[in-house]
Amino acid sequence: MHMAPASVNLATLVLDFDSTFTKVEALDVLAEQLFSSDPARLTDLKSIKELTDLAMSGEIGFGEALQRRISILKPSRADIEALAEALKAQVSASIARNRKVFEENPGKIRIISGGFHEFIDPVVAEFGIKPEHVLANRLIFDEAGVATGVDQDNPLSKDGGKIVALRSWADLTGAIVMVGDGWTDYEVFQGGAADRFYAFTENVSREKVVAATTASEATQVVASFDEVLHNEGYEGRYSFPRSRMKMLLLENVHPVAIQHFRDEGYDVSTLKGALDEEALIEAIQGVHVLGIRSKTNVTRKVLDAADKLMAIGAFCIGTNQIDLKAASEKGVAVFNAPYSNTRSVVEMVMGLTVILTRNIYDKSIQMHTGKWDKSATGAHEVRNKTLGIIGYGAIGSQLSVLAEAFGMRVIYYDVAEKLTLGNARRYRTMDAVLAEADVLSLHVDGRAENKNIFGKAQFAKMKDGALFINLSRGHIVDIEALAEAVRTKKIYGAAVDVFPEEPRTNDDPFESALMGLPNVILTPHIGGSTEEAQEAIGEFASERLLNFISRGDTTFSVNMPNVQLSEVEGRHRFLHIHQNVPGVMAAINNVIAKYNLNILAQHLKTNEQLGYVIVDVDRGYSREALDELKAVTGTLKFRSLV
Ligand SMILES: NC(=O)C1=CN([C@@H]2O[C@H](COP(=O)(O)OP(=O)(O)OC[C@H]3O[C@@H](n4cnc5c(N)ncnc54)[C@H](O)[C@@H]3O)[C@@H](O)[C@H]2O)C=CC1
Ligand SMILES: O=C(O)C(=O)COP(=O)(O)O
Repeated sequence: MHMAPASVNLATLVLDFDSTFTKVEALDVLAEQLFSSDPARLTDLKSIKELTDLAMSGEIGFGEALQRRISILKPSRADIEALAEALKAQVSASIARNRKVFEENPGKIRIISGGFHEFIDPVVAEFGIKPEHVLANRLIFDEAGVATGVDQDNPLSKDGGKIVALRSWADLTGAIVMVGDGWTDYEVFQGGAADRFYAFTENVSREKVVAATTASEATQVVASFDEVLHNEGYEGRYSFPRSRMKMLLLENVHPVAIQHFRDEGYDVSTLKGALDEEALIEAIQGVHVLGIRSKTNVTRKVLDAADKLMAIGAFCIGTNQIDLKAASEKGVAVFNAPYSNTRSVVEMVMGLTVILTRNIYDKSIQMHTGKWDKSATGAHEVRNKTLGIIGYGAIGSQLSVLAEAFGMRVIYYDVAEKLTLGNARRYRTMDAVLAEADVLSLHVDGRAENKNIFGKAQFAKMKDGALFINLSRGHIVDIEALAEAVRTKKIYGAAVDVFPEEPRTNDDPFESALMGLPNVILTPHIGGSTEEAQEAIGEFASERLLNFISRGDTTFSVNMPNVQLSEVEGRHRFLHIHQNVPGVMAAINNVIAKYNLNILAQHLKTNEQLGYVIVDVDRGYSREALDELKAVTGTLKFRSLV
């Protein structure tokens, strides 16, 4: 069963040009082009901008503002050509990413503008919009090719011109929808020439227009063209308007990630610190994507309360702060950045190893109080000392390489089978490592079973005077036992970066039994906090999340079956996340057969908890098919991408 060709019943979308089709006001750009390098004309530049603003907010007549601006600007034909070229690079983001919709619906998306054909036509032609589907003014040029005025016969050169001009399109069928940022655009609706109006605020939000817009049911404020397409039933590249997808980023996620999300049109809000359970339950309402770091606990209760959540991005390595089982039960995909701060942690461990071995930290504190204590007693080289690594994953194994380069002997213990690098030696038990290590560094992950795996008994098994380093997770180590081991000199020094209880923000206090102990370096969970690492994490994690949302790609997800997917081009894609129970695939295929969907590609991948089905189909299909796919027993999440 195929649907009728989409465009038959669709409304004609009439778009304003300045600050709607493009991000900018063309005449302002022209003024910049002509005057910005000429100090003598800076006042003219200012006047142009003031006139534009006054006209756009409806404070002076449009016709008057237009004529006055042209008589100041006096552009040549070459200036206008250069302007058109500049404007091509300034098309609004949500217009640019929906180029296909323009191509697939010729004649259905048109332009009306108080600007000029001379620069509008070449810009919109790149989207397949023909000059006859552009209503705009025309410039009058003198013999030298300099524009001196505006064609006064054109209704658009006058106040209220858009309403009159619109009526000149005799071929319009169905509803007319006006989309624009300015007062003259609203007037089109107000004057009865359009059935609906969208106040377009992606580039600029004009108070008077927005206020008028919220007053009527046939009008709506939209932050992107995606929203217009979605509301009007056009098939945009994205099935759900991005500007209505909320991303909440906590804990100071790097600005590069925020920028990537904003560039793609998502509604992003940020908070510097972590939130406690109660505050997070409130904040997560309506949120589609949550971004956190190591300090936000995403508990089952939080996940139960999340009404829209599709994905969580841990902008760090560890994911122990997220209830992964609960996330899977809800079909929420979790991502992290497993390698982006690895090197930062390893470099810090190497530095700490040298500092502890030479007692540099305490000597520095003494110097700050005016005490000069030059002595070699108790200071050593790290060369030929034994480094014991517990947890030989990405960080542990990278540390092994750097430590060997420093001349250390490396031994390690890991619960899993690992590739041993360089001359390191794997030991079968943690105790065997403890017995030989001069420096012991913990790099296990934060799984719940690892709570307090390091306590009194483990310190007792270490060599007398050994050094202890923990940059993994706070709950791995019994802090009281470590403090006692330092006090009794069993442990000669320690560096601790992570704590069972950590402050949520920089404004909250810190307390620990380790405070004030000799040769003990305490750091505020900064193992991965370098600018390089944070930027790399921002890039990596945002890309994973964007690929998941826009195409269903689950590469590197920590709880979903990993499926690498291409962009959705010229087809529709169904994404079906379900409980891994018998019969779901058969039920999905029954629906596909019943509605005779033409499958272009299909993937199924499962893990213990989840099944993930991706079906690419031809575009003609019935909406009921979607409803039935959603209703298949065991479905956790279903969405379609177009
Ligand atoms: N201080 C900081 O700022 C940072 C801390 N981290 C922490 O470091 C941890 C390790 O990171 P990666 O090496 O990238 O993780 P990974 O997952 O690659 O390595 C962890 C290794 O520990 C092993 N392991 C787990 N439990 C064990 C146990 N009880 N005994 C022995 N081996 C055990 C695992 O088999 C795995 O090989 C992260 O999970 C995170 O919690 C990571 C980055 C920055
Ligand atoms: O990457 C990790 O797991 C870390 O522990 C770093 O955490 P952070 O992003 O600094 O809160």
